[in-house]
Amino acid sequence: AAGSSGTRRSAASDVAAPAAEVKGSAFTLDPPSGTRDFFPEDMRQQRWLFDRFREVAASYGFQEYDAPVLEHEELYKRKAGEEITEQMYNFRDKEGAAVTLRPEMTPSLARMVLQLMRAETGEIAAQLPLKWFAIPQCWRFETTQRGRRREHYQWNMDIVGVAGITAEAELLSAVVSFFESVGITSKDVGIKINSRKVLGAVLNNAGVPAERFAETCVIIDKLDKIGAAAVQKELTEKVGLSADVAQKIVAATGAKTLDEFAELAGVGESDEVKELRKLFELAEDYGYADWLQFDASVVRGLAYYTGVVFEAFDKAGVLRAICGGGRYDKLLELYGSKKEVPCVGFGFGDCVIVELLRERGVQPQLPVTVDFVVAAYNNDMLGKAMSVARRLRKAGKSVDVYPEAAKKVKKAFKYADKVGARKMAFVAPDEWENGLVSIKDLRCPPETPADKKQVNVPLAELDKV
Ligand SMILES: CC(=O)Nc1cnc2ccccc2c1
Repeated sequence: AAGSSGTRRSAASDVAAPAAEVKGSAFTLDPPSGTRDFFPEDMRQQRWLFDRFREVAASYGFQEYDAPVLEHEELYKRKAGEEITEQMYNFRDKEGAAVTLRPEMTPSLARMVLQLMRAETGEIAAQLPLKWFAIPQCWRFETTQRGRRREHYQWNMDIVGVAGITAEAELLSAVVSFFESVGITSKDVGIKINSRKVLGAVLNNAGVPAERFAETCVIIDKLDKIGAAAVQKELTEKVGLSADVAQKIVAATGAKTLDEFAELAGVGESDEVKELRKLFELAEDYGYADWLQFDASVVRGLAYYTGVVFEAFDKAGVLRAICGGGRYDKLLELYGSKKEVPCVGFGFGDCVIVELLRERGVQPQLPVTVDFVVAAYNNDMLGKAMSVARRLRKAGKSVDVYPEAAKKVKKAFKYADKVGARKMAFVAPDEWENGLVSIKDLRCPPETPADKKQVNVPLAELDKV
């Protein structure tokens, strides 16, 4: 049974369909710039992807939460020059409140965890650790000439209240479990690991004051996009570093091994280096070490990361980062917590992964299916057909009632094929007289003998078909 794609391109194909103009209408049929409609065919793909996210979250003992797509703009005021806070889809509401469509989910999570703390008179230890996940739609206001999307759905997994590296090990394992569950292997994807703590030692040794640390990381994160010279320029102009220090920092991000990076950082076997080694050891035991590689250039673009950071990339080098995350031990204090609450999390967008699945040819075939089409032979039987549908649904079957008398049987079979019915139930006057419904199996192999293909079933046995 074909999907409903027909000639319409699904949103996922991202090929701009010609803007359909309705004659004399004031509006276009297209959704607002940078946003997507999910037609049933697209929604089946999205539902399949989210079911995979939920399956992994459940297998790691995570609980689902949610928060409003609308948040106070204040929640994201971090002044570290992050793209994500500079492109907020923000506005004043009718009461003049400064609000925004959320650009990410972590601040909402932090706000909710702090509510739990306040309810517990500043204490929360009782409920820690928390393992929460969500699949929020997040928004940005992109200048349209870049033609980029303004919304995406992002699977978030966070562990709150675990200071040790086991939290990172657990989340990385969940990322790997997800990839394996959709047919992606460590040949297709790798996960780059670094620690902002080790980078912090490099910056500290280079004389960068701690309060310039976040914005330095945000600038270094742009290396791939704008190149070393531009990053060095921004480090000198925006952070006020000397050209020499800026050059040293960029050079350090080119370290090929943890040992080399530690040496550049002049930190030797520091605690943070030991912690990173421990992570690689746990990954061995956990069975996904082959997915990981140390990479000193990974800092991620969010200001609030304070420790291990990581991002998954496609080894073919075609796509942008597939997902990313890290430790953010200071965010809850930033929002008013009386003490440090250690957190680790990742975000996994719904765009790049779909491109990867398509490229690797592992996108699932998700046909339209229904157990039964129930058709009335003539108008007198329409009501009976509905009573048959009710019995079948009570027996747990999915039923699509053919919307008119099936005078031309061929048309009813065409409909059944379109909706992917496994069986057709005909409600006809003669059979009905004898308390029978005729059931035709539409999926049996062609060599099946006719009397097996079509059987007359007593009403009372409909729940067994
Ligand atoms: C590939 C893609 O659409 N990325 C995307 C789309 N919308 C966003 C919205 C907010 C934050 C990040 C976003 C990222």
